[in-house]
Amino acid sequence: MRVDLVIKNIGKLVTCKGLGRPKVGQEMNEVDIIEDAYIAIRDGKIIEIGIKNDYKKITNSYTKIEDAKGLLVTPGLIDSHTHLVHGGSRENEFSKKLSGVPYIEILNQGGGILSTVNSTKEASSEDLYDKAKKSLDRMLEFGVTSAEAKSGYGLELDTEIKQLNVAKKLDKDHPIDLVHTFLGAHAIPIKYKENHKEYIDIIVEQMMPKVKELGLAEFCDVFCEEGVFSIEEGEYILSKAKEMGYKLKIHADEIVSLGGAQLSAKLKCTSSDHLMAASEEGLKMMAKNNVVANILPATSFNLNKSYANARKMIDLGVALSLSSDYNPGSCPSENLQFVMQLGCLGLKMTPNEVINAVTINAAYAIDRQNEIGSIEIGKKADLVVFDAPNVEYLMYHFGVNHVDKVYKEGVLVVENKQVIYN
Ligand SMILES: O=C(O)CC1=NCN=C1
Ligand SMILES: [Zn+2]
Repeated sequence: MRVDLVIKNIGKLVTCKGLGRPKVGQEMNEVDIIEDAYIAIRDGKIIEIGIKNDYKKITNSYTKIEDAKGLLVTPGLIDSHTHLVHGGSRENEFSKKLSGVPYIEILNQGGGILSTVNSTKEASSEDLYDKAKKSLDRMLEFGVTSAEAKSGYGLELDTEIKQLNVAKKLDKDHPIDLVHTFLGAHAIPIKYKENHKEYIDIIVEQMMPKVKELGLAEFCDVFCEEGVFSIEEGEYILSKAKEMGYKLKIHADEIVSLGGAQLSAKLKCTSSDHLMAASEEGLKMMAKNNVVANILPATSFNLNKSYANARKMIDLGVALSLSSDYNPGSCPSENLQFVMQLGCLGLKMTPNEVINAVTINAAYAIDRQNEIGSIEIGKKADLVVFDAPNVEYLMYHFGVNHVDKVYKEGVLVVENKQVIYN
């Protein structure tokens, strides 16, 4: 049996071994640690996990041996909620935000998402590509090997397609694997302010079928929020999306408890995201319907809002994942390690729960649990070598990048904290 690469001398190998479903409750605290371990890799996949020098039984002179120097190794991190492709930035709204002007008020003044829509429309595909590639390089340097990327800054067909095409090209060109989401229902364009139905019909009758026909998005998402799309509007759009074969996500109960959590359970969404204001009834329904609660603590931090009640969700048996929500308004940061640190410091999760939430459970949030999210035979050799002795250290020592090396399908893509792919 040919072995291409062995990564040996792993001090602590955190496998995050899956259970065939998202981890819930006590399971979220189990990460499966193997000491003094090695991983054997062929054709970018994990073919053996063992201890000490047992790899010598399966390797030969063609096998590359790399030394993990006794450090910590985890599965590649997964950022399961990003607004990756967008034009411009919104630091001009920063002082308004600091002075307490609510996010929704800035949006209603024609700023917020709508100002990014203008910048995205004006930007060329090349500019969008270059800007998003820089963000992907940053994510890779933080240990992210797979991510989700939403559209939603066009709010009309051509620009929504422009965004999705840019994401598709990045998916091909960049080491990070992307999962694509159509978010045409991200905001109401000003001209439809008094006539939501006209815009919703354009989304459902024109955009969704075209995006599906072009194979540009696997998921459909809606921003259900007071002043944006109502629960009834969200249900209509997502039900039509389901009929067309889209998998479903929802921005739910971020600011107001509208009932987005209940809707996500009713429609069996793959994930329900934000949930800072989710009701207990909604969370219980999500647990019953295996909807992953995708929590975005860096957005709470940036908006100076209360954190989602992660402890209650875990107690209620809801599967949790964590992600960045990277976007130019409510979360202008690609730093998933900071999200992990806020998972402990803000959401009061344990370090082990956090690691599961950005690996195996995040894989379920993007329906990639069969390929990534844990270090198991047959899965992609997406691995992070952290310059840390254990999982606790990653959360305890905050505000720095702990990555030593990143491997994407067995290929070294980050070394000395720098991307080195060609
Ligand atoms: O503000 C943005 O650009 C992204 C966002 N959509 C819903 N919440 C945040
Ligand atoms: Zn978002």
